[in-house]
Amino acid sequence: MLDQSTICAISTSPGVGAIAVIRLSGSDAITIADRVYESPKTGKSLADQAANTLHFGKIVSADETIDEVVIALFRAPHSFTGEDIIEISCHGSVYIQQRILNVLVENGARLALPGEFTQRAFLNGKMDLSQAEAVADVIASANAAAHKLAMNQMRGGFSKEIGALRDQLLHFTAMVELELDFSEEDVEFADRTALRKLTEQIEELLRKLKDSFQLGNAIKNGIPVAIVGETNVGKSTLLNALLNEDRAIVSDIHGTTRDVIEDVVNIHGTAFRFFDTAGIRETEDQIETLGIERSYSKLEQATVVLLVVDTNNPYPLVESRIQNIRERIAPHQTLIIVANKIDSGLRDTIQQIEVMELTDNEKAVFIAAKQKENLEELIDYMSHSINMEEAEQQDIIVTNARHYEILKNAHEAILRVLNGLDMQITGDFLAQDIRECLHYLAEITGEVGTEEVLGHIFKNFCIGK
Ligand SMILES: Nc1nc2c(c(=O)[nH]1)N(C=O)[C@@H](CNc1ccc(C(=O)N[C@@H](CCC(=O)O)C(=O)O)cc1)CN2
Ligand SMILES: Nc1nc2c(ncn2[C@@H]2O[C@H](COP(=O)(O)OP(=O)(O)OP(=O)(O)O)[C@@H](O)[C@H]2O)c(=O)[nH]1
Ligand SMILES: [K+]
Ligand SMILES: [Mg+2]
Repeated sequence: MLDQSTICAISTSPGVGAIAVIRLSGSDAITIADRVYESPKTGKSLADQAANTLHFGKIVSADETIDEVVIALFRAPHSFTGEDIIEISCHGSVYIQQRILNVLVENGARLALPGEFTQRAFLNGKMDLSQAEAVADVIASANAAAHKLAMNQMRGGFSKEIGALRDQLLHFTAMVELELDFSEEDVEFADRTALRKLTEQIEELLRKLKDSFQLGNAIKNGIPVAIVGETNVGKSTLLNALLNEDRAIVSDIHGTTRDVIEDVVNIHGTAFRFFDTAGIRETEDQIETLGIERSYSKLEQATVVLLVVDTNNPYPLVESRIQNIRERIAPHQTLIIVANKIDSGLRDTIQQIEVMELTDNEKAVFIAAKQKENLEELIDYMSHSINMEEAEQQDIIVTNARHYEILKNAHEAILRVLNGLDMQITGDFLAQDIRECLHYLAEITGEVGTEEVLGHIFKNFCIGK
């Protein structure tokens, strides 16, 4: 049920700026504003003003002028939320902002929850759920690629793609129904070639969307890079060197890093999300063991794995470490063997790593993390692990983990349809999986879904948005 109360919040960033904006939205927005607003020149109340107009005036509380302000007036349904909206631009003092907020609440408004303005825009049909989610991404966008993807989604790019998919699925249902109509005349499997072709198209589209998440996530949150290896090989030293900051504790004590340390940095316009992990070794220490389990789980989630090895160790030892990690690398991951401490390393070990046979998704690079030697080459390899140009070419890239999870389900459903076609399953059974698929797409746009999902999405927004 739609909450009818009038909500208010400070929509500019918390703290002091020259000007701050306070928003009021709801059917009483104009009435409540009029209770605290005075126009020194015209004396006109806001209720008598036209939509989309600006008004100079003052905010008063018991005859005291709190501030001189500019007010913007929007009338339903032509506003961001689809409701009446009053925006008060006041001076940026935190004290003034709080006073105005208080006086609005005293006069009948209620403080907005995080994301509540955008949630109302969604509930009032101003945008679908994927667009509302993109509003938060637009606010958070910190680089050109992330900004472009978020803007496209906010303006309905993804919704359009989902709409096209839905049309195809509905076309499928229509074809199956046609088949069912003809079944008595024994032409049941007559047009299965066309049905199969359509299903393959849908499958490909869903697969592309689903697979684009790796790239989308990398653009939005940074390419996930796990730094793994034995204790004392220089993982934390490498993290600090890449971040250009003393982020992690470095020492010559084995097992210094106990838990995952995470940080994002922009290198040459690409965001990387680094995970420094606990060194892998046999240990009796229970806490260290838990840390090592986390190292392995970060390894699994990473797009790039930096396996740091110490070239001071004899080659056979290094080789067995590499082998151990290799077994855990999936085909979509890039493994970079980072041969560290070349300033003091064994010549033989370095040479043997140099001639090691590497697969397509493997690289080796020779560095001295402590001296920051040869980091450029490493950064170069990391950058190439993801094809950013792909972002320019592909129309739609999924950046949202919720959408990704739903697309995985939808893709599985469509694979069942393909399988069903192979097994010559009857049309009504095929249609069941198609309906499931349609249901998933509706979850993305928010046409179906629970309050719980909405609550979860909007609670991560900032207040005032
Ligand atoms: N002052 C202010 N700046 C802002 C916002 C805002 O709410 N207030 N925005 C908040 O996100 C963004 C702009 N987005 C907006 C989206 C729709 C409407 C709006 O009034 N839409 C009406 C009228 C459209 C029209 O006249 O063409 C509508 O959709 O009916 C306003 C802002 C960024 N800047
Ligand atoms: N000579 C030399 N020493 C290095 C280099 N990189 C790191 N070290 C030293 O190696 C030791 C271990 O470094 P750390 O960065 O703590 O190693 P780590 O892999 O994070 O160790 P754990 O957290 O215990 O797993 C420190 O004394 C570093 O100064 C290097 O390139 N050359
Ligand atoms: K250490
Ligand atoms: Mg460490």
